[in-house]
Amino acid sequence: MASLLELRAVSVAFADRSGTLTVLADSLDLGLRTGRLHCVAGPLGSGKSSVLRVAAGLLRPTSGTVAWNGEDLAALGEDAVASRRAAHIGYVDQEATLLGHLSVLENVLLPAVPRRRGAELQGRAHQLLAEFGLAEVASARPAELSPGERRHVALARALLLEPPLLILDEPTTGLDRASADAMIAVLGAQRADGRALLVASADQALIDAADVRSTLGGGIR
Ligand SMILES: Nc1ncnc2c1ncn2[C@@H]1O[C@H](COP(=O)(O)OP(=O)(O)OP(=O)(O)O)[C@@H](O)[C@H]1O
Repeated sequence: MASLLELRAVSVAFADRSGTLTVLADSLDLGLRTGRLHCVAGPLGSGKSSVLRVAAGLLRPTSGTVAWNGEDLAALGEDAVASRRAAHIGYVDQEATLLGHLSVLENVLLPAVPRRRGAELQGRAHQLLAEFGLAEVASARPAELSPGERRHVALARALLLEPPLLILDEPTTGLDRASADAMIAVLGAQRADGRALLVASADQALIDAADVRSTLGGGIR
């Protein structure tokens, strides 16, 4: 069976205003199967977010290939990548941005809107909020929640359409240790449920919880 996600010889480089090239990832290989947690580690500014954006099909690599279920993204048009991403990937960016004028429940239901499946997915949204201990705040606005609760809401939103692959950028950043550990436990439960997870993190506890690590600038261990 093909990997859910495969990066082969992926390099990511950006040119600054003077034209000087900064290479963030150099010939990175990564294969991710169901029930595995892979952590992209590395110091501040080492390119973790960029690698995750490449894996999520949001940024084209400078060289190398990215495949989902064995399908090379370079062979697909932008619309095809977007529709496959919607079915295949739950992505949470580093800010775990929520829409402040919507309730917690409405934020979780956002992926249902373009598919007109809001009514059908209400039950799943409530179930995810209950699973994360957030049933009581379903009607609250995001600003009323703690940073840890907001991150769990963003994760619930990413899980709404039951994607096989989660891509999470620094899911414990900005959380106190107890909230960060709660998030790591939730990610472990997702892995045990058979989901594949790709995370970027500088949090040693999350790095230690991973099955495989790619350290930018330092190879794979
Ligand atoms: N679109 C872009 N154009 C030019 N340079 C960029 C672009 N995106 C990122 N960079 C550069 O790449 C560097 C690494 O960015 P990236 O966010 O991928 O690293 P990171 O390891 O996730 O950082 P952090 O730990 O701070 O979140 C940035 O400091 C920036 O200089």
